[in-house]
Amino acid sequence: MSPKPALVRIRGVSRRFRDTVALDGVDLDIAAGEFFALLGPSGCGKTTLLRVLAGLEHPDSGTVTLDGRDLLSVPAHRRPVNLMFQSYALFPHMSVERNIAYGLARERLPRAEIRERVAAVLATVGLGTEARRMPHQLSGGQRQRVALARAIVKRPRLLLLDEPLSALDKNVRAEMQLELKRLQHEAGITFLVVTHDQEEAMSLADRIAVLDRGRVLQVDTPVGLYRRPRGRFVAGFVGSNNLFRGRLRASGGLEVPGVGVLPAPVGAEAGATAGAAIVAVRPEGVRLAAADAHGTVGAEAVLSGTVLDVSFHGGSSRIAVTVAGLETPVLVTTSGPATVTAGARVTLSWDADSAVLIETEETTRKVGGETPCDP
Ligand SMILES: Nc1ncnc2c1ncn2[C@@H]1O[C@H](COP(=O)(O)OP(=O)(O)OP(=O)(O)O)[C@@H](O)[C@H]1O
Repeated sequence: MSPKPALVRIRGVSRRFRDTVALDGVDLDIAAGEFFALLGPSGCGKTTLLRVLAGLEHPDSGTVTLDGRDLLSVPAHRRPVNLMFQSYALFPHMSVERNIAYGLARERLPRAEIRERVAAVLATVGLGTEARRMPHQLSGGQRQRVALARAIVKRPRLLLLDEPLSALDKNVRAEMQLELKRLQHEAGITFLVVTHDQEEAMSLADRIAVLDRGRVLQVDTPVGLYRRPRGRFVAGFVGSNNLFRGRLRASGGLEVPGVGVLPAPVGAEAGATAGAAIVAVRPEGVRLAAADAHGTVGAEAVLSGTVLDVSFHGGSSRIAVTVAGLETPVLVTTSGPATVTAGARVTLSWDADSAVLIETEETTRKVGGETPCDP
């Protein structure tokens, strides 16, 4: 599953709260030194899994080992695991250094060692000159660093971070993402971060597990998840995607009723019986051109439509195009400002290489008739 030997091995972990299945047979391997993210919508079970690892929750079934030893029978306070909560409350009446030293003092470590470790970790998080400040004298980003320092100073084998950056505004957040990666690397601690923000997971993690309704749908690198999403849910949750439903033709292409034949990945031709399938195309894989004066479409055009909306995002623009016969607009990303405005007639095209086969009738059957939400 992972290239390195697993530090944490989770097998068949389930947890139910009355009618709610929070975790449903979760299997995961997390390698030593890895920055691993759990990504999924609200309520998919991310926090419950962290709480199981931290010892704050006991699963109904399943096993968890750390370094090959059973973790579930170890009481929370004896686990080499630290959990940094969503709201990283600091002690308001204690200085930065006392906040950080608190956990070590409770372990009754010698004073000199505490001083040394606190000073080292303050330098690591870049707060050397703020050691004597009180929490209310710090910015949100600095408070976040103190919370991280407090978690790292105890040198856990595994640091669990529950939505660690959610309290920060956008700019500080981007800065702290870089900081978190650097810290993880420097401290050499395995990080398991929980987030519902796919961009954050993609920019932080070495590998990501996508969860939905208590189940792990896919584990992969950020690029792997983006390029080879398995199933509709991951395709729609990790980045934007245009999903086209139709039937694969024996001669190639996806026949979408009322729309026509769209490029499908090479090798995805239907076998003896043409199969229902979903093909995904990323917005950046779609080319857009203005239709000519007569509104006729060019030879390479796959679809023609009308621009519904244009939004500018600095380095790129997002254009939504309504196409007759399709329920949802096709999204197109272009670099820089868009050259078209709402109401313009445009043509869309893409290569078979940009199309990914997400699901066939066969795979739909394999998941036992499960019907993940349409993105
Ligand atoms: N102590 C509890 N009692 C009852 N239901 C619970 C309890 N803890 C969690 N749940 C339910 O279990 C499911 C999973 O919750 P969990 O907090 O793990 O989700 P999450 O993915 O972390 O969500 P969020 O991103 O909103 O924090 C939810 O439906 C939640 O309501």
